Amino acid sequence: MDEPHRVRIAYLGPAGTFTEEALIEFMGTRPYDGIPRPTIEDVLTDVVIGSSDYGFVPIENSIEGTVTPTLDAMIFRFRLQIYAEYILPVRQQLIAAKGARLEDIHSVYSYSHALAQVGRFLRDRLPRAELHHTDSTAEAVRLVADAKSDAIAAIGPKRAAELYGLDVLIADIDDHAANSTRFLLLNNDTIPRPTGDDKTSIVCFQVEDRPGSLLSILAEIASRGINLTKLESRPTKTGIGIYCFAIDFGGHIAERHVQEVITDLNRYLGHVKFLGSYPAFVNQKHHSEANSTIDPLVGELLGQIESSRPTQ
Ligand SMILES: O=C(O)C(=O)C[C@]1(C(=O)O)C=C[C@@H](O)C=C1
Repeated sequence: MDEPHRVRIAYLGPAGTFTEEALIEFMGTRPYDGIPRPTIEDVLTDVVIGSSDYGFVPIENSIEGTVTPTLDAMIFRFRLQIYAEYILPVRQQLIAAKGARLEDIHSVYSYSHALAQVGRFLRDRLPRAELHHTDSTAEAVRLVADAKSDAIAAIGPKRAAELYGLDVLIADIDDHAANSTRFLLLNNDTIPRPTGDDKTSIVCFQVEDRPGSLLSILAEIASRGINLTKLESRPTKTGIGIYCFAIDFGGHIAERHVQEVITDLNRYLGHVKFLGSYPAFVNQKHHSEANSTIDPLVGELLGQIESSRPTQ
């Protein structure tokens, strides 16, 4: 008899990353196969080619801001839908071989976002250490474990120290205690049903650089009483001063006012790329397994947006 299909979720690995920790918490008792991938790009590619059903990646941190490899990949290189979001409190640890001493550490490895979250700690306590970037925190911990040297350390999660047989030399070294990271679960084309407490993410590309264009975008949203939750401008990589705007706001694409705002932004201000409608984090625990593929009305709207996309 055929095995029932277990949902496959690619995540930023290797085992032991904050991303894996967030995924484990997010999935709770729901069964799944977690597939560790070495980079964010690899996670997203896995979803596009169908070797995973979903991808789970970091998108923003409360100290360091947007994880730009994720945002830029979603804006410029992939056509994926956000299916859910999850927020994990993050606690960074200085991790080294058992018995290593702080005064002997001359090199520290970690993911750039993690190094930035402990910048003050590094300046105060390890001012002469060389900093090295890895593709994730757990990759740094694994590298330190393989090196078997007392002179190198990694910054990363406690769970990674345990997994790779290392010690936490100094615990909770984050520059700000309220450190947390937001993660996204992405898939190819399924939009979860509205829950009544949802968010929608879009990217607005300006057709031309007009004075007040950002103001007009905000006015379209505010005039409908929609709550803006995030706004980020990203260079389009086509010339100095040419930006697009990644926008998150309250509401679901199945709701009339959200459809109207997207249609109007697309018609009057520039091309809109739809990134997804999904339950807001607070609602996560009540999120039902039930989902729908795109309902016909929404499908039509997305089709219109798609056909108005400027060719590149
Ligand atoms: O390297 C990891 O452990 C990750 O999961 C990546 C990541 C990030 O991209 O911000 C996730 C959470 C922390 O903010 C630090 C690193």
